[in-house]
Amino acid sequence: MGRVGVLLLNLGGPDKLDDVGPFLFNLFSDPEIIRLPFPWLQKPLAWLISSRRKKESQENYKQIGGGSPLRRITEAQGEALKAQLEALGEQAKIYVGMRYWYPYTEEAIARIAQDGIERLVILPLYPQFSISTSGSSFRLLAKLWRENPKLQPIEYTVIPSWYKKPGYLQAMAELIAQEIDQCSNPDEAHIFFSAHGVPKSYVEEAGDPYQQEIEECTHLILQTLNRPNPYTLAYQSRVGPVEWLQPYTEEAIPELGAKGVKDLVVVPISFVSEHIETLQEIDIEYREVAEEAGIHNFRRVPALNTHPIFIRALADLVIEALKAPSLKLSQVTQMKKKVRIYPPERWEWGMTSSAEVWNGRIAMLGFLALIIELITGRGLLHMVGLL
Ligand SMILES: C=CC1=C(C)c2cc3[nH]c(cc4nc(cc5[nH]c(cc1n2)c(C)c5CCC(=O)O)C(CCC(=O)O)=C4C)c(C)c3C=C
Ligand SMILES: [Fe+2]
Repeated sequence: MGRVGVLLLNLGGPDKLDDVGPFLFNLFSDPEIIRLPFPWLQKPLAWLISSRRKKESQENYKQIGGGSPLRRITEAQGEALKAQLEALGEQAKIYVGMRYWYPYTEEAIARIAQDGIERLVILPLYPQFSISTSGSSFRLLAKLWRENPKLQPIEYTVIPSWYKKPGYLQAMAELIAQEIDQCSNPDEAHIFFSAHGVPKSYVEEAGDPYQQEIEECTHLILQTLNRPNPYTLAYQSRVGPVEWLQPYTEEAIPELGAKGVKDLVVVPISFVSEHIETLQEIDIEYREVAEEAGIHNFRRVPALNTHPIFIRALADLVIEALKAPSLKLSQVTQMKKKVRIYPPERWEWGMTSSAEVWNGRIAMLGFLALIIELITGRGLLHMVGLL
């Protein structure tokens, strides 16, 4: 077998406070994160949102030591994976490709080409697929492949999602069991799965399989755990005014408090490393929400990071992918997205999503006309000679 590489895909995070603004700009510039009907609006809007959000976001990063630990943890996962593959008789070079910060996916791909990698396994560090995470990275990779003839000889295969992998489920169950066993009544502790949210329209209009994969993943973890505890699944980290997947974590916790729950074991489920949303949002913000709701025993299950059973599961995924027929980027997009047209192109009367989209488009055109008038001092009607 030729030279083997594994590309670990992840989101990336600001290494220091000064990185927060440009990191947010990169994130909001992604059409898979903010879905707009007009591509030319993407960058101005990304600039506007990132500038407005920067301060609050910096405050959050300050509370976790001034930057995201994501790069350090992902690199440690890569080293552990390399050692585990070696122990199983597979020599591979590991590359980390982040979507919105260093080391960028583009840098990783340049090194893969330079190193003469012949067989590549593309492994997103998101257990479940979402258009906004793995989907966005796959779309970028497909573009890099189209644009760079040097990449054509590389025989690659993609692992779209892997939340069913027994080693992953076992490692999650083990970490949950450790936390519930520290409660005074272990069988009564309430297990609270908190998944990263996405806008509802991703699932209902764009056909994102994320919600279905999260729900199935939760059931598989509970099956593996095999305990009688009550549980809840809720969604965290909502951004912006539109509706996201429900129930929202910040509303579900007080409801459980009102029902008399005293021991809450929170399980972050969409991500395998500690990051701002575990260390700040859950550990600080949701802990406070729980405290106010009378839940005094609030425990958070640690992220998998370099848990040995989890790393072994990743190594098994890589070895299996090398043996199986290859899966191409274009096949994954087709496989994962139910075919739905979003935004709907045909006008429909009434309170429909089509009407919402078209109203939004008209409002944006009005907004553009206002900006032109502010810059030039002349309105559109003056310009076309009607006034
Ligand atoms: C605005 C839309 C967003 C969608 C959709 C979204 C989906 C999504 N994100 C993750 C994982 C992470 N997101 C992280 C940060 C982050 N994400 C958004 C927005 C959306 N995410 C913002 C604005 C931010 C920055 C947070 C802030 O400080 O304001 C991170 C953190 C990286 C780090 O710095 O540690 C992760 C991880 C998933 C899994 C997901 C959908 C499934
Ligand atoms: Fe996010």
